[in-house]
Amino acid sequence: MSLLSIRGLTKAYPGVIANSDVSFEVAPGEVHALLGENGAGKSTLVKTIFGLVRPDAGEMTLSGRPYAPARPGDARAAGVAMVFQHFSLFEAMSVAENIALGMEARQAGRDLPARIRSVSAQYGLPLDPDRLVGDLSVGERQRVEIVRCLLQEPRLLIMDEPTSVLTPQEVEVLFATLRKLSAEGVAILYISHKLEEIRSLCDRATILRGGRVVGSCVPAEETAKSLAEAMIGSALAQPVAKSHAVGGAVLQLAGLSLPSPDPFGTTLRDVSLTLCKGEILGIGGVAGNGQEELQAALSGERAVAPGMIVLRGQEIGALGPNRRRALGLCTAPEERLGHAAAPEMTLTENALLTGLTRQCLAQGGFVKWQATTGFAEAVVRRFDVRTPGVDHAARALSGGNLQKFVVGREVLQNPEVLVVNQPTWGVDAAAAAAIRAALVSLAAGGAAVIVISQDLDELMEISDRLSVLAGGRLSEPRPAGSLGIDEIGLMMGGSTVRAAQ
Ligand SMILES: Nc1ncnc2c1ncn2[C@@H]1O[C@H](COP(=O)(O)OP(=O)(O)OP(=O)(O)O)[C@@H](O)[C@H]1O
Repeated sequence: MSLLSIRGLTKAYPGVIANSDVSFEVAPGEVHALLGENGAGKSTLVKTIFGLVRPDAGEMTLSGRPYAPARPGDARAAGVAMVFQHFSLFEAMSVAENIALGMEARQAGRDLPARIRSVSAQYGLPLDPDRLVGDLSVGERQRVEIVRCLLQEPRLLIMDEPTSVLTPQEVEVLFATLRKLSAEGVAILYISHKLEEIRSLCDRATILRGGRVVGSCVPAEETAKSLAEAMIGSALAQPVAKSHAVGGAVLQLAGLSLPSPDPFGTTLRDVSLTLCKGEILGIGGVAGNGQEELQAALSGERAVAPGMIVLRGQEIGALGPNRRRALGLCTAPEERLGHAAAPEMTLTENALLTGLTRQCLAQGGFVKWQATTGFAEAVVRRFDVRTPGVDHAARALSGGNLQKFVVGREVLQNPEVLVVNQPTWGVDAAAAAAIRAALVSLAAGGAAVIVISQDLDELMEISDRLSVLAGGRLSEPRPAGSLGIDEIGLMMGGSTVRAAQ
């Protein structure tokens, strides 16, 4: 008998049908993937299962009983747990305190630290309940979320893109845990755009396109290419070759050091590099090792001491973001909702936020709305952003579609230097290939590009040179072709930086 059965689930938002007559089954112990392009309706579906979204039509059963959670508390009580892409942890509190917060008072109890220890040992997820969350790595924080779920002894565990924040070694540990859970009969509903991982982990996959179920398959019997093609419904574009024509120096960082204002942030330590016209420099590393701080120093959100950042011979360390943009340095930060884009503003207004200067979107103190709308529409067209229109709010876009918008908005401004942080995070295979192709063609046109990413395959594919941030230090960039993925994985854990010193 199936554990979860979904029949005819439908959910519409203004202008979009996010889920249309969706039906599928998940058996106990099955690792079931949800596959689909950005905006295909995966998140809406799992949010419905977790009680965060109320469907317009359709029904669900759990172990044969009608199941219609009105809130996550109902889902949890029925044995459904979910690990989100974004963690909801308080840094200044301990692991045990954080876990207790999400529980009913009667469940928490005094023996909670002991239970955390035992569950984490049982499932191979080492975790000290007394440590402050602020001192944990991103991978360890995810463990807190997973252990929090496991303490509820779920029958169904939902995971939304769990591996995007992990090193290859941490992915292996996570998969071992998930396989153990599945062997014990726990069903896992798994969303990811990483098709090779789905092939190795998942027993079955349901494929969504435009909110509808368009097929199901056994991933191990498919190739990553055939899975991607089933998602998009057509043949995949050929990957692009990277450019090698590298010109003179355009951006120089010299001894860039910057204490973090956040007690749990990372201090940048003596970061130096020379970036040349036409090259893509990939910066790998586990999240929380200085990526956001480096992005803030480069974008101008944080000023740095004189001499630390020089653009085409000009000292720019004290300039703010708009003045740096005017000089040709554009950036797209990692956090798309709230940092790269204002959630409540329309796409047109968001296009204005960073396009104002370089696209000349104002005159005499007045916004040129027609030109601004035209710019937003150009981004939507060129980057295939799926939205009913540019007058829709940024928050109404699916994660991947908003990501395409925030990267496209910078690429179309023809920057001389572009710094992007996690440019294809949560973006489906076809759209990720399109974003990478756009970055490569920008570099081929003479721009210098810095790509900060945790996706090693991506960095290997598009970078001319590669370095790694660990503990706020940047390793010496090396030609991308000279490094193996295992070596970079170890560097991400901090080992190369030490080796390089
Ligand atoms: N709160 C909302 N308001 C309006 N539209 C929404 C809302 N949430 C989702 N949508 C729309 O529903 C559709 C499905 O979105 P959903 O987030 O479920 O897709 P997804 O498959 O999870 O995409 P991604 O891989 O990009 O995360 C999209 O077109 C999206 O714009």
